[in-house]
Amino acid sequence: MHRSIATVSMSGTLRQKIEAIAAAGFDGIELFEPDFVHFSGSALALQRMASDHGLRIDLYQPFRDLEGMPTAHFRRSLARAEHKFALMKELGCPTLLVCSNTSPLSTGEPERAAAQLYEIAERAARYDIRIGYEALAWGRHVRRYRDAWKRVALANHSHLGLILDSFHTLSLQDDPTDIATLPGDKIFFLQMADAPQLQMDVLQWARHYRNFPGQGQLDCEYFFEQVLKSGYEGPLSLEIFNDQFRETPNRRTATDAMRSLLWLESRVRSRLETSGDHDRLWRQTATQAWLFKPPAVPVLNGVAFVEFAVDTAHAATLGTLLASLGFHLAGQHRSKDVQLYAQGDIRLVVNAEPDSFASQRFERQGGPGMCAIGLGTPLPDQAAARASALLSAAADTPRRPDELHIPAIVSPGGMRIHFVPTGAGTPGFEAADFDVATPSSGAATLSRSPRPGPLLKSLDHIALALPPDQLDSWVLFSRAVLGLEPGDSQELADPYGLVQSSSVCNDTRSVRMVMNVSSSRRTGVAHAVNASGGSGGLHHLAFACDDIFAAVAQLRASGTQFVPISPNYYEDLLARSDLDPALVGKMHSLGILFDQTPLGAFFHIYTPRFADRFFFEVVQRVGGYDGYGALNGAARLASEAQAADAASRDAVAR
Ligand SMILES: O=C(O)c1ccc(O)c(O)c1
Ligand SMILES: [Mg+2]
Repeated sequence: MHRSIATVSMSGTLRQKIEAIAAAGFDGIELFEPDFVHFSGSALALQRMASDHGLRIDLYQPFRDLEGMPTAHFRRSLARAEHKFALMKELGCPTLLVCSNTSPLSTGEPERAAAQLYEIAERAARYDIRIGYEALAWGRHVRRYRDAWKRVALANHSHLGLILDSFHTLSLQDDPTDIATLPGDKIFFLQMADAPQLQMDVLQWARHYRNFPGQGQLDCEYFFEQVLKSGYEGPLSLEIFNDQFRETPNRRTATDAMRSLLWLESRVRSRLETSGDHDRLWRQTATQAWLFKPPAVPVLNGVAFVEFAVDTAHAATLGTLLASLGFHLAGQHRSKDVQLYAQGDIRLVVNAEPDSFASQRFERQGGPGMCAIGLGTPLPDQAAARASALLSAAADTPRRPDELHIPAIVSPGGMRIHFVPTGAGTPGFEAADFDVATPSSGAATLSRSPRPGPLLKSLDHIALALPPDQLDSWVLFSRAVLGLEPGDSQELADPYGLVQSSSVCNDTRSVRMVMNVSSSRRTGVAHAVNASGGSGGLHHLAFACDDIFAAVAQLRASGTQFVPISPNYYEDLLARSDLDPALVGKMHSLGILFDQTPLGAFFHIYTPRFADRFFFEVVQRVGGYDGYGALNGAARLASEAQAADAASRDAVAR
């Protein structure tokens, strides 16, 4: 596949954009006209700069308000076009994008538009340049690809074809199915963009909120599949107008861009393979050879461990907190200052080893935080190979011969993800790396009292606090590299601003992640991001249990603190639900929060923040509840804010 990206999709000067695009392995660019108009060099210099970086200038765009115009206006546009054609020859650019007219002066008769498109194609042909006509979703008369195609077909000129842009079709909820019936060689260029589903003016939506395929909610796969079925063999390009991307360092954007295309190709490739269409396309166009095929999506069977980066002091205080939550010290690393805490299936690694990756993260974050996640999978090397194919850097560390081989990769923001071997006959990572203690051996003395069984059974979810410009990166990374799928997404109110909470999980729900972002600088999420040195980090860890009432009663009895919840919350809960008042009374006395959906119910409770950073949550899922109680986050945030406020008033009064 020839992979391309519009220069409008990235931040930086044109030279910086080209460098970043080339470094990510693209074959070409769409030159966005303002980028050239403001470029300090000549067309020839730009052509050389692009080719020195191994990039072709595939498209010059956009050319506006051409078709359906009164004759005098059209003549002026032709003169403007002649100028652009000469320029494009110097740029070595073969195709001009003409977008559908938005001018109130334009008229809608297809014949007039076709005649004018024919005429510009005739002029372009003298330069051996092709005209691609694109329907803008907010065009005055032409908004859909069928209407654009009608005019292209009527004009019937060898140098006139269609440009398709997934955003314009999918934003209007138009059906892409008929694209498959178009002649593929009359589609001159393909632009792909995804976007979150928003209820807003389509022009604003298009100019500010597009994102890369896999980051939004449009069905880009189906769209691309239809284009390939037409027999299209041209470039696969990204054209993303996004306010966030305009400020994000462009190397990161370019890597995300390439990851998005590779993932899109692989998804559509397997769709074509399963639908049986691939044989026909293979014979016609060898499309299969172009569509990227990474190693298979990893089967994930849970979070094998979460690793904290701490110093010696925090290793002790975190250990005490974990012990108060029912964890026992289950092992000491054979060669490093690293402890393993366990409860049920949960394994928490507390790493205070100097001169290690953990200590670097600790320094960078200026305090304790999460530095790694271990994901269990039967085929760790294959998972790591997929990650590498999809542009994640490997992070393998030197190990002693007796340490287990656990491949690791770098996630957005720098945290590591390890792929931990699981399955019959594979040693657990702890047996290989740790001198393992059992709860009944001496190491269990940390646990305050012997308990019949674990209070907390498994890790329910990992919640991250991310800077706003990392959410899209994380969503794409989770989907493409880890094979997770987007789930529940919510907006919740912090007393100091809004927080947007998105989630991803695997099909068995053994791996769940929540990603919180806030554009306010004063929310708890923003605080966590700042505390992590701006790169994002752990927001909280949630542990699942089978009986939250029993667990919380026991934990409270042994002195564990939880965030207090207002009595008004429980009165409101009684008023808005048909829950048994006795149950609500129990929740009230223990401080347990509640959420429900038609699928099931959710009980949960939060601890205060540890070292002013992350916190823990205890949850119980009932039935098929698949969310995260996000709206109750507001109860926690209000409670924390009021406690802080009260503390500062006390301090003043004293
Ligand atoms: O927003 C625009 O004007 C615009 C221009 C060119 C495109 O290809 C497009 O999709 C949108
Ligand atoms: Mg477009």
